[in-house]
Amino acid sequence: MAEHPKARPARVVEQHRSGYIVSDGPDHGFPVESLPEWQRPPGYRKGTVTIDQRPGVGDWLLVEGRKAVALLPRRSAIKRGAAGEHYQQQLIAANVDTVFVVCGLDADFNPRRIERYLLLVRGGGVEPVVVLTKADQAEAADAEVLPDAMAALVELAAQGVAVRAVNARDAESVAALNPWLQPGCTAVLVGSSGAGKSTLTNTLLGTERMKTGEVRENDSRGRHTTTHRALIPLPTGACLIDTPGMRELKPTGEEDVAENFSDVEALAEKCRFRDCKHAREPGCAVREAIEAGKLDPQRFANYLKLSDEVAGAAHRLAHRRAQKAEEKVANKSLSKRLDEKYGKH
Ligand SMILES: Nc1nc2c(ncn2[C@@H]2O[C@H](COP(=O)(O)OP(=O)(O)OP(=O)(O)O)[C@@H](O)[C@H]2O)c(=O)[nH]1
Ligand SMILES: [Zn+2]
Repeated sequence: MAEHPKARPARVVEQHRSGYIVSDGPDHGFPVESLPEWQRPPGYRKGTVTIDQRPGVGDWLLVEGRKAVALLPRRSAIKRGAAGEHYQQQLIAANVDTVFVVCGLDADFNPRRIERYLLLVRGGGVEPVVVLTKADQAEAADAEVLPDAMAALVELAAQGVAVRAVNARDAESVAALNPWLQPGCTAVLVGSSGAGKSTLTNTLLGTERMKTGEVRENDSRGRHTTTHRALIPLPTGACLIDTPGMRELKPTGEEDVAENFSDVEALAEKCRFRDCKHAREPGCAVREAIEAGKLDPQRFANYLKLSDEVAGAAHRLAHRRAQKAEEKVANKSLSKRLDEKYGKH
């Protein structure tokens, strides 16, 4: 603020290809002209703008009139690996307290996908909460659906991750999420298309702000209706960020697999061999637990899969960083040689 004495803080509430909408109060959003380096499309001079320099929804900017002049430091950031062959990170939301991982208690219900979401969003002061929608439909269809779903998520509950089943269309039911929607808190909704994010948003708002997709009959998926990320002030005084249905959920390489699979890691500690691969080794505590029915084999398979993916992404991240450091050194020595040849300029 010392550098920009005339500027005031405002928060990014919408991000569009052409720029940002920011807000400095609950009823007030206005477009700002962003710094030229924020406007570069991804891939333009690869690696010159990282997600740490480019604002996203939830970020605080310093704004002078209708111009954004600076991006303020983030308290937390939720990221994923971008699709594509080059390593790149994508910001989902910034300055978030809670992530609601939304999943329907219908054909969409998938504990493995929930584990994947949690791996991506956890850490850095962000609290994950699993929200199981369509509890009303599930209950009407089969009394066992909800208890079965809770049983499938028992390890998450044991780790202290809150799991709440709701009818996203019913305000009284959705009030179960109020502990995470106190004044000044920011929560973000993630979950696949049709999980009920827009429905939840509308119910929390008490109005029809978001268009919800009609469910197609045979696959129970909603149509893709949410087109951009937006931050919305709620009547409770919290801020809510809705994200478009995220099909691809690639790790960035910075995730903590051990934290998310502490049950598996604790078992692995008890294996006879330090480097046990839990395949055919004697004295393998992981396989014993699976055989004794104490560890879900699918959860273990997902642990192996996600560990591999995170390790692969971490490797690519390290490579990317080394490449950048090399480029920096090369640029420095080039400008030094130019200085020597043509004099400082
Ligand atoms: N009965 C019932 N229907 C629900 C519930 N949650 C969502 N639905 C319905 O499921 C469909 C999809 O919900 P949406 O809110 O559009 O899903 P979304 O997550 O916003 O989907 P995208 O915008 O594509 O990301 C809609 O027809 C909702 O009415 C619920 O808890 N109970
Ligand atoms: Zn083992």
